[in-house]
Amino acid sequence: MTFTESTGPRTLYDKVFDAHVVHKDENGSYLLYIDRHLVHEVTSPQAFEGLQNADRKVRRIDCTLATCDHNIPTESRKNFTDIDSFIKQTDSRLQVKTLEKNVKSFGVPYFGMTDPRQGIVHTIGPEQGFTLPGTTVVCGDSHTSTHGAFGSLAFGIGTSEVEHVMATQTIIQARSKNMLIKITGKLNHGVTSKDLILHIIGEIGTAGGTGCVMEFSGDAIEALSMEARMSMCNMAIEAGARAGMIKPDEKTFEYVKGRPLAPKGKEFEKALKYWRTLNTDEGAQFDHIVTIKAEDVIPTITWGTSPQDALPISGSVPDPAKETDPIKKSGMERALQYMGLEPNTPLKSIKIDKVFIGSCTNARIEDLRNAAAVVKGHKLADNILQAMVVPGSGLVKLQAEKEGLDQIFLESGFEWREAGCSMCLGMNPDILQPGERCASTSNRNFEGRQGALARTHLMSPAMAAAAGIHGHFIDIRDHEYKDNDIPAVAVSSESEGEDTLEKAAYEHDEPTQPSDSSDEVAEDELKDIPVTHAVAKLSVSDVKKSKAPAASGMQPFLKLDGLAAPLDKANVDTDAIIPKQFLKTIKRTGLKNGLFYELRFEKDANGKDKETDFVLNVNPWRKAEVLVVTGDNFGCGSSREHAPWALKDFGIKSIIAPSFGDIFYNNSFKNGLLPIRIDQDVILEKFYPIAKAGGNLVIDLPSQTISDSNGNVLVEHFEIETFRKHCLVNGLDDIGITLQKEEFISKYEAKRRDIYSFLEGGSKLLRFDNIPKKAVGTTTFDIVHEKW
Ligand SMILES: CC(C)[C@H](C(=O)O)[C@@H](O)C(=O)O
Ligand code: SF4
Repeated sequence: MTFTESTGPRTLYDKVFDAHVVHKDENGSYLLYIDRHLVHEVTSPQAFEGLQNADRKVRRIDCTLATCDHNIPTESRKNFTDIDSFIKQTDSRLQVKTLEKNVKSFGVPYFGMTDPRQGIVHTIGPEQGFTLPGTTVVCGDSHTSTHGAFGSLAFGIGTSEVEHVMATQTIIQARSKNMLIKITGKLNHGVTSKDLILHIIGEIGTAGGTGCVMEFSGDAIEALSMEARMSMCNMAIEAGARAGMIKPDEKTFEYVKGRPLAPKGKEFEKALKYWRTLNTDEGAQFDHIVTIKAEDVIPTITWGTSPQDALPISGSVPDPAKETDPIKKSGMERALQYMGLEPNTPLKSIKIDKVFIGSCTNARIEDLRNAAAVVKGHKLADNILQAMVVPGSGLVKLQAEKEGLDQIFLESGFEWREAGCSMCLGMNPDILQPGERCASTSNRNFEGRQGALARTHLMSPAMAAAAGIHGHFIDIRDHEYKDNDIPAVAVSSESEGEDTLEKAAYEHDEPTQPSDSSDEVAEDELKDIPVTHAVAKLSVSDVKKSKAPAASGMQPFLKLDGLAAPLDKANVDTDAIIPKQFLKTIKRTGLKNGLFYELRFEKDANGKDKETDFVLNVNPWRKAEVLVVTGDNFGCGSSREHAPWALKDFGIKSIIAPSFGDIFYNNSFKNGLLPIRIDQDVILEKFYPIAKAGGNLVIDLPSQTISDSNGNVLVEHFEIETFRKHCLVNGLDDIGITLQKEEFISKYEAKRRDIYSFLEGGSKLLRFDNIPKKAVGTTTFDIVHEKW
């Protein structure tokens, strides 16, 4: 018995999705099995706390792997003795220590600060072979999409879902739409996958992939190295997609082979047979197809405060005077003001202050090789105040040092740092000062992203490195390379010389792989995993019997008669809803003042917070319960559940907008907040005037209607999935509901042990017997190499 709803040709996404269905309920909502769960310190404390309060365990510690990355300083760890003395920022220290306490008490494998394998959560998964083709991978982090480069279905989740996955090893999901991004032809010399993905986002916008899983295909994609593919999928989330995927091929299998957690021997052969079936069938239907000509892409950078503000380096800063759409025009004006740029300025003439080479997008070994090739034999320009290179993981750092890349950077004037998220987000000491302009290889250029009032321009590692050498943006194709003998440098799309040393560093005796597999695996057995396609009918009383309280103390949502506040903005990202400095809490509450912080507050002459005239600071909207947003894509960007927590703390109970970022939309429901999608025309015509006038809106969830306070029905039927409505109306806890399906989960696990035996073992196979107690970094290479 298989769980394929269509008998016809399927996409890569459909295949991976189908292979993980544990159960489908009568409302069409799916329970998917999760193979790999990555955990970091920012989005996990409240999840662990929820488990503890409900006396629950982490169901599959072997499918879970944790590290610390966002909060940690990236200065040398040579004198590291303990976290207490090393992490100076109190709230950062608390988050890391809380994670350490939690992984200990729940038994979760963990790469801490003295472990050379520590690094950015999306770097370590692939590096260890924890990420495998065809798996489902989740993490409380939006850039989980990175792992889709392996043909896995990988997406970011909120903290409530982190708790759900820990408790049940499953997630409740609706099927996404299929979107194909087809790249025809070959990339030009000097054009990297970062240029390509920025170009794509520039074309389709940050809401372009909303509701979709995006598959990238075409010769240009096949020609990319695994690392370059990861950079592309990493930024699928910036295009609004739930996930990005690339079909696994021989390059993928070669990359995976020999990694510490990759299947070995016969299990690898068995896995290979399955992995080779993971491609989109001829004739499979996509809901959307976008075709991009590779030859049209030239090195690309961003000019504004959204990743969609991308332009070829030969272009000029856009002119709002030429924009006719009023929402776009005012967005553009604000972006130019924030970025301190004049319309029509040639991009190449813009001077920069700092360079950041790092982040989960571009801090793998190939990225560092590319950047080192550019800077070799050159010095930083005089106007550069600081340039830092931050490897994605301790192993990337060791590999780079082995190749001498650290020396090349140091000689050119760059700083050579320890692994972490660093200046990508600035939750640690690496931040820009107000007004500073940075050439950055990261993925988000939102207001305040790298520091209050800081200005971020996104680009490839080679372009960022070149900007540092020249002091302003330049076309990498105009840069003069010197002494270019760095191994496997790839400034064009094709790269060789994968990081075999990283693999070697961890080669050890083959661990015992739980396996009962026979040599012969029937091809069709591998295509579809049998699942029990039964429909469970749970009554509300069954669910209420469940021991767990709603993680966030959810109240039932029935009818809301609330004051509406107008917000005339598009692409309001979760960084703007709740900036990074408020993510360091280990609680779900206390975020009221952080809501829209940069918009609600400015500094007075004494450096104290002073309220601006932002709508929520003005009466009567200080008491608003409904937010009426006129622009698309509210809540795009990061997976931080702190966004709905902050809205809830302020008193907002429902948000009406033309469209929402997928993760935010999901997170809202988990917290009893109702996001409602309504056409922009209707919002502008019916809701916005009421909100502007300080009127109330009456939202009736059971009947799915919205009225004004005089009882006039404005919308007779708004859309909401039945399961979500059911949970909201009854104030139900997802985990409790899922645990009622234990029978289906264990049945799936039994089949998985058999058919996908190569996934067993997981992070339990990691060794922790030789972690140095104190220093990590350059000096520990021998320890790593010889003993592990
Ligand atoms: C902290 C985390 C929730 C966040 C994300 O989800 O992306 C962060 O990694 C980011 O890049 O903004
Ligand atoms: S996007 Fe930046 S902050 Fe987020 S996980 Fe990646 S490196 Fe860390």
